[in-house]
Amino acid sequence: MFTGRQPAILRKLGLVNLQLLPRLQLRTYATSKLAVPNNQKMTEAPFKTLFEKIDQLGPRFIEHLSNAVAIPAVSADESLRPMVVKKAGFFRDQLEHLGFQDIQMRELGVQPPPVENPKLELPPVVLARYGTDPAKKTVLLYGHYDVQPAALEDGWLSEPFKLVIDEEKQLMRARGVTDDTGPVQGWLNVVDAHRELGLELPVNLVVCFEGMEESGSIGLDKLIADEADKYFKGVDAVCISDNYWLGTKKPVLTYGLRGCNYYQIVVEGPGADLHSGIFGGVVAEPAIDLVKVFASLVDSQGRILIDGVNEMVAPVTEKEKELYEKIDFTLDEMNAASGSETCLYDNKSDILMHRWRFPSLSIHGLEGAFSSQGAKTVIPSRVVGKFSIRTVPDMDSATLDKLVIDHCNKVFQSLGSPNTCRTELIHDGAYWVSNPFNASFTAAAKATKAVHGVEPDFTREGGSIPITLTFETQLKTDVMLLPMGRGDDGAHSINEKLDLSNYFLGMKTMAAYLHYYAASETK
Ligand SMILES: C[C@H](N)C(=O)N[C@@H](Cc1c[nH]cn1)C(=O)O
Ligand SMILES: [Zn+2]
Ligand SMILES: [Zn+2]
Repeated sequence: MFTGRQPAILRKLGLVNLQLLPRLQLRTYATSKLAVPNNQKMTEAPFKTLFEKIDQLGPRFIEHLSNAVAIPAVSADESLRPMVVKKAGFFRDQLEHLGFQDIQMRELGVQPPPVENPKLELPPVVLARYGTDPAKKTVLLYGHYDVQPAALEDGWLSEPFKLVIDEEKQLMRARGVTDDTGPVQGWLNVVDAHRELGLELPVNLVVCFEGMEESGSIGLDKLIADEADKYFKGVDAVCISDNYWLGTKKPVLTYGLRGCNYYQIVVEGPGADLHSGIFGGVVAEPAIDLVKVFASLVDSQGRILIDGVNEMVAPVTEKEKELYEKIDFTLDEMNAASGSETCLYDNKSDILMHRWRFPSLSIHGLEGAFSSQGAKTVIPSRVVGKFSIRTVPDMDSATLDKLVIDHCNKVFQSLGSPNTCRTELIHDGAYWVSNPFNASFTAAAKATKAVHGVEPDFTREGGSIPITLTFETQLKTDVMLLPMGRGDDGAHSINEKLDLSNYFLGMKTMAAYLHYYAASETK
């Protein structure tokens, strides 16, 4: 599994046709721009050799990613929970092989409701350390090994849980390649490259890989609080690679995330699904009630219609407006990423503000309703509507829950339906905004410049990583987001991809970040 043999591996895996390999081997990404770390503390300049080693180990790194994404670790699908656990084991085995110490598979107990199987165990959090040298700084690497659901029939060009390399576009396609299996594998590869060179890591590492991020990071808050002064004691900085560049060309570092409160509305009525020819017009239909409640939440311009929600949002300041002007991004990039011209705004500032600093409400799905092809004439007896609100400063999560639930109850009551309706929170995760001028961001900016030859943009992210604020507050450390993939990677969508250049340049940036951070004047 860990062999460094080359053409045969990729051929055996059926990953590429034979022409790709020479290209992969020959192509060293931006090596001409490699810089020697500009810091007196550095006694040698390992970057050139390190980066060459990362390129040289390319086939092995692709093989590992291929093996990782082949495990359908969908945390939202209860029936796939054994696969999530299997993927935790896959990473544990690699950590062991790479010489990590104190590896622990931390169990988090039974998943709380709402859940179909009341005995469903949460997947383990994988903890491990690499080095305990008190003279070195310690960086905690967080990532998640679970993924979003994916099915070929949703429109994927290939099986979602099989890594395919598109040679023409020089990219890898599979569920999880960019979110977040690729970056997690990338961190391990960075350690691997150091070991292959006999090069000492410049920092101690602590890894924390979870398997419930896509389902609200259930159980992780408590583990972090419990371990702040134990397993995580002495952590100087937390680095998370679980988001994306804003566009497709310019690397970014990210200092903000929106939060996410995820709700379900359960509407129940008839004792069983019914024939609409016999019962249509005679019984109250749960799906009709549900779409009416859904329709009351948000309008087609994306405005949230729940009283009191928009009033909680921090006002935009003049100083803040200037920030958006400086960011490298266009409406065309937005349209390219969405594969459409459906953007609600025509200028960069509005797009960025609505992505980063205003809340949004999305309707995700409707469980229990007929959803296959054909024209089944059924009246579903129970439907569950799923929606979420992306939260921003200064929204209060508990206040939001009350506003949402009261609103849904009020609208449902106004329908005069004999059905029942209840709205409940499934999970929530906090928003996070930080100061991007600390030692960790500075080190990552230098690493970006060294690898990509450009200064990164400093961005916020519209998505959520629920545990970010918890790390910051519980460990009292700086958190920095160092994305690997691009804005058009299709995370959570069909045909999720990671460009080969982003995988390799991403690993080099991660490696350089560790060296620059180690050499910085903190501690
Ligand atoms: C940004 C990150 N890669 C991600 O995709 N996060 C998820 C987290 C989440 C919250 N509720 C459910 N999943 C996201 O932003 O949707
Ligand atoms: Zn993610
Ligand atoms: Zn995700």
